[in-house]
This record gives sequence, C-alpha cells and structure tokens, in this order.
Amino acid sequence: MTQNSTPKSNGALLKSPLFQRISGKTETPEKSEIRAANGTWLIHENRPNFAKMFRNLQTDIAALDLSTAEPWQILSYNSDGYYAHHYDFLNPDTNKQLVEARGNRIATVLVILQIAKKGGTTVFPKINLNIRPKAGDVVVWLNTLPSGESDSQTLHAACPIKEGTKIGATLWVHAKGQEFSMPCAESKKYYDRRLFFE
Ligand SMILES: O=C(O)CCC(=O)C(=O)O
Ligand SMILES: [Fe+2]
Repeated sequence: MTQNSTPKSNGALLKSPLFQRISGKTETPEKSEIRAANGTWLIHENRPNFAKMFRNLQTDIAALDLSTAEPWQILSYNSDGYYAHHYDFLNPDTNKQLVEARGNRIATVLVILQIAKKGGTTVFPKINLNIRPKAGDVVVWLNTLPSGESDSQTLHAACPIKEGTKIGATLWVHAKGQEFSMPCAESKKYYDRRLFFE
C-alpha cells in the first residue's frame, strides 16, 4: 500500500525511550551482493529532517511501533542500479541473535525520496504488483503472516534504473514491541489498510 507522508509532529515520541532505540552514533556505508546501489545505515538522532519524517510516519502508521525498527537504510541507485528479488524477513537460522532479541522484520516502510527518470519501480512479482511511486510516497507492507510465519508472497525487487537516480529510505520494523499496537494475530482485519492509516 502507498501513502503520501503528511507533515505532522509528535514531540513526545522523539523524547520517548522507545524512540531512542533506533538512535545511535554511527553511519556505516553498506555493500550487498544482491543489489547495485550506494547504501548507508542512517541514525536520525542528529538528522532533524529524518527525525521529523520518522515522527510523521509514526503518526500516520499508528498500528506499527516504528521504534522497533533498525536504523534507516538509505539506498541510492544510479543508472543500471537495482535491488534483485529478495525478501525482507530474516532467516532465523542465520540471524539468530537479532531475531531472538527483536523478532523478525514484521513490516517494511519504504519512503521514496527521489524517483528515477526511467525505470526503478518496485515490483512484487508473486502478486503481480508494480509500484511506480512519486517522490514523497511511502510504501508499507507486512513481511509476515498473522501466524508470525514469513509471507512468501512478499518477494520484491527494485527494477533497474534506466535513467536518473532513485533514492529510497527504508525502515525494517521488528515484531517485538508490537504487541500493544498491532491487532491480534487471529483477527481477519490484520491486513486492512484502515488499521494502519486511519
Ligand atoms: O527500492 C526499492 O524499490 C526496494 C527497496 C527494498 O526492497 C528494501 O529496502 O528492502
Ligand atoms: Fe526489500
């Protein structure tokens, strides 16, 4: 689902101890074999624009506690850049410590900061979805089923950039800490977008 991020503020959230969990001190350049992009983990403590964007998102996506997320992952794709098909949920066998401590990546919040002139859409081939967002749009999806198991339908990719530069900022939101804001697992309304945005 996509949603344009509207400017709202929530000063209390910024001061809350939970918010501090995704704050920290380092910004580390990241390399990955499954994508061709410049990547950086960004901690928004000293980045007022990102901190504000985070607060606005938390206001808009009330059903998810975003403070459980990893630091922002910023990806900048130049011409021929891409992110090959992948899942965002973690394999608990190879990411044992992280998954045990914080649960799996229950949701992805992808903020489109800049779109490419050509190419660079986000595709979900298993559900026949090709998303062509505008700058400022936010794409949110759940990576796990109500049972907590990984959802194989969430396979996705950033298609190759044909012209220009695409920049996205991702929050991978973890399961632990969502108990009081997420609807209960057995609820059929779990995937209802109104629970996230209204
Ligand atoms: O940039 C995109 O379209 C996809 C990004 C993505 O898959 C991710 O950040 O996990
Ligand atoms: Fe992804």
